[in-house]
Amino acid sequence: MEKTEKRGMIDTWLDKHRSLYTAATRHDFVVSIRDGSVDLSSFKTWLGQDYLFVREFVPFVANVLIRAGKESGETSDMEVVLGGLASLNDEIEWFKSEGSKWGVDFSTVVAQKANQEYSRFLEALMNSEVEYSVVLTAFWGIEAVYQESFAHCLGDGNKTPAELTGACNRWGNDGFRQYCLSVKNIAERCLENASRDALVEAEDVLVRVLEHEVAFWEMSRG
Ligand SMILES: Cc1ncc(CN)c(N)n1
Repeated sequence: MEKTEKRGMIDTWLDKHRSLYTAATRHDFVVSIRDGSVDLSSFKTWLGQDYLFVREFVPFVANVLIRAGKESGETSDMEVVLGGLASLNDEIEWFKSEGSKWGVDFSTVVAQKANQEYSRFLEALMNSEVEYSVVLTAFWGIEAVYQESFAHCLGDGNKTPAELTGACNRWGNDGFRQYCLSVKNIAERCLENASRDALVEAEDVLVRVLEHEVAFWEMSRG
């Protein structure tokens, strides 16, 4: 018998905010990578800005890891988050080698407004008063937007330039998709036991993640 995926709060919220989710995962910048029309100076802007973003994302994920150790009911949750943190280590190395390849000197890149605002949002989520289920919902959203966006660039009929397939594979590969599913399952499990207030906050935080992601693509496109 075919396995049916249990629908939880996140799927309900994605249905409710479908147009925003589509804006975040099918942004013109992403579509331009897929159809090969991408402006390479935009790609370089994205590369420099995302390198800075990832450096801010590491402490956020480290905070999730600490909370997974203390607040998750299942021991495997911590391993999922640890896997994410380990892949961020590879990601930083990958950014550095891409920076040399594209002639982007990260030491001179300054975080633009959309990037600064996204970092401030991450920082606010690290406050211990923010419920764990809310933090996990944000964490899933941040990772899932990249997974869906870059997987789209690798889908059937793509004309993604060969020199950009490395970036697309980084987030569009099946391992990263599985990891996102694991994070989603953890978030859904926590949301099942969350208070009404926490559910309201988690939905709001998910919407804000999607808005920040759209603004990030917009900034990259210039
Ligand atoms: C803006 C942004 N969002 C998400 C990811 C995926 N970690 C990222 N690298 N950059």
